[in-house]
Amino acid sequence: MGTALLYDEEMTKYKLLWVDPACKIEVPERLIVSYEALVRSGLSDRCISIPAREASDSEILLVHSELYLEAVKKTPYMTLEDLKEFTLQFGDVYFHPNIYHCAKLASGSALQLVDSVMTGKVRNGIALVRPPGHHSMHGAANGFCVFNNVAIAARYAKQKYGVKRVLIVDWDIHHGQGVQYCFEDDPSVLYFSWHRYEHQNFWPNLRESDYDSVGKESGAGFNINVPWNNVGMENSDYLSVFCHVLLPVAYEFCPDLVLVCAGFDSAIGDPEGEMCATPDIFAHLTHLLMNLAGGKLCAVLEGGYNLTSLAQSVCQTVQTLLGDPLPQLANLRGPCKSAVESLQCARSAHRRYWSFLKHAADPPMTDISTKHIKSAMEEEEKTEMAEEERCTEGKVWPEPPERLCPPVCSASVLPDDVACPDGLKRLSSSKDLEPLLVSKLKNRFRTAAVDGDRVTTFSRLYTLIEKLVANEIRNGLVLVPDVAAAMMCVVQDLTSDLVKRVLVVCVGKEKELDYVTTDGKVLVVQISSEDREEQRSKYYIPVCLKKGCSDTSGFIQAVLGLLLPLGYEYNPDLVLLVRMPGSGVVDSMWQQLIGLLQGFAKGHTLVLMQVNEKACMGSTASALLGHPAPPLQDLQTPFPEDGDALERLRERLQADWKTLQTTS
Ligand SMILES: CC(O)(O)NCCCCN
Ligand SMILES: [Zn+2]
Repeated sequence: MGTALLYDEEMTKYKLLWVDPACKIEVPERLIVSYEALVRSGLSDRCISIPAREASDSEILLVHSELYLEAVKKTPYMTLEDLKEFTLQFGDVYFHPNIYHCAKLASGSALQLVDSVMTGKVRNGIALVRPPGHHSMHGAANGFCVFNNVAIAARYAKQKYGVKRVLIVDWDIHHGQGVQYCFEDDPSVLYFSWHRYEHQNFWPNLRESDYDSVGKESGAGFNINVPWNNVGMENSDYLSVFCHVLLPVAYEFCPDLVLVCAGFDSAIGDPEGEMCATPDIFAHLTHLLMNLAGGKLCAVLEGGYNLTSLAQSVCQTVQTLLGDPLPQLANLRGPCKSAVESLQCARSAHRRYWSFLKHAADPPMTDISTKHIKSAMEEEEKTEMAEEERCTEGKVWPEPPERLCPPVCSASVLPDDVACPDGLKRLSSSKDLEPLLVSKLKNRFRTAAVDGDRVTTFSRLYTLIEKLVANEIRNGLVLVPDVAAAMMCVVQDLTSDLVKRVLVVCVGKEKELDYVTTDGKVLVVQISSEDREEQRSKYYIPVCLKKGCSDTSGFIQAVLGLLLPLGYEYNPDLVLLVRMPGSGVVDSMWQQLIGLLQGFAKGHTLVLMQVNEKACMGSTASALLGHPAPPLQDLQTPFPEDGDALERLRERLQADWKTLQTTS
């Protein structure tokens, strides 16, 4: 299934008609450069174009009052003076004779997108719209927003498709207070937002934008705010919040639909956000949400005011929605102190509501919410210092790297008598191994002549790895008689001269792990029922699940809170996913793991499985081909000892691995 793209140039046909410094950045060119970038890059042609439509009155009334709608209906007939007058009653927003029409198109586009995804016409999609929506409220326009496009879409999805749980992820740099107010007492809609806050000194300066606004009454726990109290947040900060706050809760919530308030003013260069995260981060943020809700994801444009980073970020998002390989994120160095404080506060505020956050630490000593009563003097200093170093005009960043699709998505190396799963390309041709390699194999296996078919297998394996590294193939599935031996061989002999860093994810028990290196060429993360704490080192990280890999709750917690951060920090060139026989890992969890691991090494994942487990080749192939993993149904509360052990493991490892830091 494809990716929907909604865009209508009619939504570029309104603009600010008077002087208002707060609103001058919201210009038609925002939409034009975004769409043109998609056209120029060839991405728009790869999408399924869905027409915009006007939202009806009843659809708008799902969120807004009749009084407000009737008032906005009058604006097309207003004089310039009337428009100015009408605008005065709202904050940081402007009206125009054509904005009501465009606001209906923006909301209607979001609904068209929901229809396309919910009817299965497409898998996911994006609506490029203006005016944006997430600040508008029941009876008021605000922050360039007239109708709350995403809030209306959430209510619409519930009403028309009986969607039980909607996750709204708001990565715009402003707090979508309109969305928060709409759903704060509603447990069927989980709203997550990060936003520039600076202890309430940043617009819209609301006390209720802080981390302690967790929702009300039956909605308690279903509103997650992560305030950024400093500018300059980077990719590491965003990924830490996804791994340690959003994703654990999102998986536990298990949404039927994901809506994204896709604002790109959180990208580098934006005058509003003043952050330093690069456009390619949105490739990963999108990817990390794509295995939820069976892949049903609707992104709706909110903010984004630097026309260069906006266009690049939109392209990064669309390319991921289309299933293209992800760019490698370089030099992630862990979250900054302020970000750790914020995520620690958010985690501790929510630990009573979410069993996946149950073991979160207490809030930091310096409770950051009281800091907002800053002395005028301090504020004054900050502003002076801020000017020169914060000027975003001077910000430069590299073009996001090309994300080329290898000619072959998934290849397989199988025993001749095993049928190749649909969609996979069987790798049979294999060059003879160099004599040097054969001799290495021989003394590796301490057998005189490494038996024939083993040499064949390893030579095919070697060829596969060469093709992965050369980006001729994206990922591969290998079935071998002895998976432990094959793993050792791949790690020691077949990759040493081909890749710099191999992330080995070992699922299930393994006899000896004597190939662990200390030079960092290999990072092994093993998830099993065995307690291998005494063998732990910087590059060998055993995660022990009391009930083993069949405990999906513990497994996904370890993946989200440990494996993902480690993987991002380690930044491997190849991922070796080894399924030890008898691991007991549940199929949906196995597919989720393969899906999430695609975020590393440009998707170069090599799955090693034992021949006697060929029954799960089908689901493995499906995940390798990029089909969304099935949702993890009814996750139980993780076992306390596992949750606790994971927190302790993170604390012990965070000296070596900064991205594991969740406490300041
Ligand atoms: C959509 C949005 O969140 O980017 N609007 C920002 C309004 C800022 C007003 N000072
Ligand atoms: Zn914004």
